[in-house]
Amino acid sequence: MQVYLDNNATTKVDEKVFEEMTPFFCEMYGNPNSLHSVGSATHPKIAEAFDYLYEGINADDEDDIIITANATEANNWVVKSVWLDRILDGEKNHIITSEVEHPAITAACNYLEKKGVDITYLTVNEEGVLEADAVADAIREDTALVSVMWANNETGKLFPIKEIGAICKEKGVLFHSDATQAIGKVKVDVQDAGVDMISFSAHKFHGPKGVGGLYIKKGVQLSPYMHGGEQMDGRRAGTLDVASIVGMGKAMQLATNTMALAYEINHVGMLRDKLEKAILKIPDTIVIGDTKNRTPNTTLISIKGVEGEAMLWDLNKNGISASTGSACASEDLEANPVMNAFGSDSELAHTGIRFSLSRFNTEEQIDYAIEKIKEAVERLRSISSSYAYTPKNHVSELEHN
Ligand SMILES: Cc1ncc(COP(=O)(O)O)c(CNc2co[nH]c2=O)c1O
Repeated sequence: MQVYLDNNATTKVDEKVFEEMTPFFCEMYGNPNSLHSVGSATHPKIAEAFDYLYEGINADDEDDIIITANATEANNWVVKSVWLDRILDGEKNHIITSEVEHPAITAACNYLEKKGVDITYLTVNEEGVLEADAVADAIREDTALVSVMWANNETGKLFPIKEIGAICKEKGVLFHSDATQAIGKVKVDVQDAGVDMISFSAHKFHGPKGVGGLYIKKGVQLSPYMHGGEQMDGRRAGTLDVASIVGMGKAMQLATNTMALAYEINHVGMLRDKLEKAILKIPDTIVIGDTKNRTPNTTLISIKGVEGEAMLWDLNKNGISASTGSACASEDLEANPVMNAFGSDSELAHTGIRFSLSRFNTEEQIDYAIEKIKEAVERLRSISSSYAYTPKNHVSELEHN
């Protein structure tokens, strides 16, 4: 049985999305910027896609949604154009972010540090969340940008975006949120949250890889990251990938409508909780961060005495796809900032396993995964030189319910 539990890495394209995309490869292949009818024939479905995108994040008609290749491009665009516009050409020299952002933010900020920009990487609390007060305390006269993710990709923890939005508005500081792991899992309402910009990627919500977007609130000035043609009113040059844009729009509509979000919480959330509860019945296991205020599909669990990569290999042999909570840099694992942020000791950092579900997972799949996880833990602990086996913590004696 194939059980895909790595949806925070990428998701399957929904069949309905694929159907919407197919005409734009061999039939309606025109360039939307061409004046002839082959090009203009693409316009109605592009317009519909943008309607879906605006509706999906509750953007105002006056706001902009600019198509990018992915969230990585959108994040780099924000950080580097703020540098160009407000630091090199302005009086600012400070950016605030968190220590648990995706590398698309932290690496871009590290790059700017080398250029002399002062970056504050706020730490998370023991629940794995940034406190809004910490942002308020960090803001200075020369702060050009606050960038804090909406949901963390490893733990699923949701950050206090609305509170941070109010603080940034009051202090007159630009506020960006990387919403890549939030869209399609929780309600993302840019007007309610008071964000100036958000980044997103279609392949995180059952759309195609290679297309994403940057939402820019009306009036926010941000120099283009990609210069060239007049696409996107000159805000992002490059011939539009019509099929992908149409696919992303349809995926947004399918993932963010009221029924879909309710299903995420009631079905996907139930399956995640069932999986998590079953694993926590195994001795010496803990959830990294805490279980409140999370996206409904994600759990990051440390299984003591079981190396994350070895666990993945065991699960993969049984058709189960998951990922570790640690970035594997070379043959010896390096704990990633999320694990470090929880003050996790190196052993904990090496034992994180992330399971991220989707609307396509079934209860039968979760029951199968639970059985295989228990077997893998039993096997790997029995050959572990570091795990002290005792009769009381033998997994096989546990009841599975
Ligand atoms: C919060 C967040 N921001 C940005 C990105 C980058 O998205 P891309 O540009 O479409 O690649 C990711 C991808 N996160 C992951 C990719 O693989 N495992 C992950 O957790 C992410 O989780």
